[in-house]
Amino acid sequence: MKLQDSVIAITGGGQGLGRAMAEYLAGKGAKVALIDLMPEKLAEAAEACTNAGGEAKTYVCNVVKEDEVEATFKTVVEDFGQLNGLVNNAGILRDGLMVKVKDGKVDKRMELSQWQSVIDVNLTGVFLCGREAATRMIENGDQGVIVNIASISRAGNMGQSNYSAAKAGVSALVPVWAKELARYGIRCMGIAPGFIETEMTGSMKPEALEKMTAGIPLKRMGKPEEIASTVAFIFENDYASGRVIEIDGGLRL
Ligand SMILES: NC(=O)C1=CN([C@@H]2O[C@H](COP(=O)(O)OP(=O)(O)OC[C@H]3O[C@@H](n4cnc5c(N)ncnc54)[C@H](O)[C@@H]3O)[C@@H](O)[C@H]2O)C=CC1
Ligand SMILES: CC(C)c1ccc(C(=O)O)c(O)c1O
Repeated sequence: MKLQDSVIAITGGGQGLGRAMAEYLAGKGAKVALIDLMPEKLAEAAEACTNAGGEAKTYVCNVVKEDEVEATFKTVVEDFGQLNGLVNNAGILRDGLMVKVKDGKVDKRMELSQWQSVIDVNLTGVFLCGREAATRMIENGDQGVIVNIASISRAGNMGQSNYSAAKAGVSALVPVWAKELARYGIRCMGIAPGFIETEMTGSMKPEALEKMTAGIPLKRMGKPEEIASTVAFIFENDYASGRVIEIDGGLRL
C-alpha cells in the first residue's frame, strides 16, 4: 500500500510512540486520524504532523468505550472519506507482583482493578478499535492494514501479569484477524517493541539507565522512529500479514 494519501488512525496518538508514528507517516504523505484521551496532547501532535507535511485530524475518545469508538471511526470516515489503516497503539502500565510474602503472610499485591484496567485498555480497547476499523473499511470498500502494538513483555515479564497477558492477547489477535480479514483486502500485523526511549526513560537516573541497557545485546534502547519506520514498512509491504515483528535490540526477558 502506498502511504501517500492513505488515511491511518492511530490510537494513543497524542504522545510517545503514537505521536512518533503519526509524524513519521505524515512525513510520508499519509493523512492521520489521531485518537487519544488528552485534547491538548492531540493538538500538539496534530501540529507536528502538519509541520511534517501531512494532514491530521484529532479525536478525543476512550478506546475502552464501545459507543465512543463506534462514533469516532464513523466520524473519521465522514471526515476523510476513507480508512486504510489502524495502529492499535494506546496502552497503559499498572505493574505489580501478583502476590508477595511479607512477615510470613501472603499479600495479594495485584488488585483486581489493577488487572482489569490494563486488560480493558490494552486488550479490549484493541478489540473494539480493530472491530470498528475493519467494519468501516469493509463497508467503505477500502483496502487496509491493522497494526497491533504488543511488547517484548508478551513473553511473560515479572511484575506484569496484567500487561503480559494483554500483550500476549493482542499478539494472538494478529494471525486471527489476518486470516479472517484477508478476504476483504485487509492485512494485520503486530510489532513487539523492547525498551524504547520515551519521556519516562529520559527522566531516569543514568545509573538505572545503564543497568537497564547492559542486558540488551545492542547496548541501547530503541528510538521511537525505529518503531515508526517498522509501521511504515508494514503498510508498504503488501505481503506482510499475520506476524508480529520484534524490535527489541535482541533482548529476551
Ligand atoms: N515505551 C516503550 O518502551 C514501549 C511501549 N510499548 C507499547 O507502545 C504503546 C505506546 O507506548 P508509549 O508511547 O510508551 O505510551 P505513552 O503512555 O507515552 O502513550 C500512550 C498514549 O495512549 C493514550 N491512552 C491511554 N489510555 C487510553 C484510552 N483508554 N483511550 C485512548 N487513549 C489512551 C494516552 O493518553 C497516551 O497518549 C503502548 O501500547 C505500549 O504498551 C511496548 C513496548 C515498549
Ligand atoms: C517492559 C517493556 C519493554 C516496556 C517498558 C516500558 C513501557 C512503557 O513505558 O510504556 C512499555 O509499554 C513496555 O512494554
